[in-house]
Amino acid sequence: MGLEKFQRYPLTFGPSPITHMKRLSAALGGDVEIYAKREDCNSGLAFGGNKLRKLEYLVPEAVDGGYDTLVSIGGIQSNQTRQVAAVAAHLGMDCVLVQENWVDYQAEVYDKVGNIELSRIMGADVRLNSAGFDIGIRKSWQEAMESVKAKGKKPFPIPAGCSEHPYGGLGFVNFAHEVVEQEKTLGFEFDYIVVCAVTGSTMAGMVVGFAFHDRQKKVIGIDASAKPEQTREQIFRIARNTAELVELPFQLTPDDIILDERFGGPAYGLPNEGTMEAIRLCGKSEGVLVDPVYEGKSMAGLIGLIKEQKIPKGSKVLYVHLGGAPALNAYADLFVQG
Ligand SMILES: Cc1ncc(COP(=O)(O)O)c(CNC2(C(=O)O)CC2)c1O
Repeated sequence: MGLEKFQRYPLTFGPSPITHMKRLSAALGGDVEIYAKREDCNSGLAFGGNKLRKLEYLVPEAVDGGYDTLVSIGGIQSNQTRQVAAVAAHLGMDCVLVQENWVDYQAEVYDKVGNIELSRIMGADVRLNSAGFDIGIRKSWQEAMESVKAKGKKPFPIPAGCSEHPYGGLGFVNFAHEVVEQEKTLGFEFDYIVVCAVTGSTMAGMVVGFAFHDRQKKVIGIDASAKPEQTREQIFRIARNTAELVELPFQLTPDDIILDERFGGPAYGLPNEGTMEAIRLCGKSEGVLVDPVYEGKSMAGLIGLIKEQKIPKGSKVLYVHLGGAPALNAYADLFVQG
């Protein structure tokens, strides 16, 4: 619904799989059945992830408009920038990435391994910048765009998380419709959908997509920015813009954005004790990897909501795994003990 007038450039394998997390469900008491929608396995491009689904709706303009350089931004261990680098390589375009100092985590390897290593291998021009965390439009990114123009090239602007791009929410509108189709095969509907939120367009797109089925309030966002008011505002603004693009037949309200702020601390990119417990439980019970920056926090949120029975007994919940495992290498020190 609503996406017909937008071009999509396939970057994923097609519908991402939904897997049943039986052992994790049992480990949490067996009263809630947990399933996972595997955006971490959604593409053959550099370990995939949620940004590829978003980039499917941004790439047509880059290709049709004769752009030659993708320019994006994120923290040093950004999954966004790694996925942009992969798409640039896939399309035969150049790539400039601004990697800001979003995380105060001390590790000698932090700016050498994981996502930033992969971006370098894929040929991106990786530019470290000392500016701190902020999900908005950044001066450093605008300067990178100007530097590409100064060389007579045509830069295509991709903001943090694709989120401030007008089409940043479309990929996850498509995601919601895909889930609804998969539910027909499963033979049931999920009672809740749990997803990580930072720059906001993933959750925003889902809220709009599920709103076509009157299920927008079934989407529970787990904030991982640790600046939840900025994230909440961005989710709602992107959802309203996206709803207009796809002609949702009614207005969303702030009450439609369900964002749990309790699991994002102590800061963006820094895990808390619950994050670490969630990473280990998910790894040991399912052989599924979640990371300290994003999915470890949404997994902790899922676990917390089940333990508190805010996700009631008897529920079927869809945990959305958006990727992020490559960053684990940068946090290796945290896993040497325990
Ligand atoms: C693995 C993973 N899970 C969830 C999210 C949050 O998605 P949104 O930014 O759309 O809210 C990211 C984002 N990552 C950003 C990045 O720079 O990688 C945009 C922040 C993510 O990478």
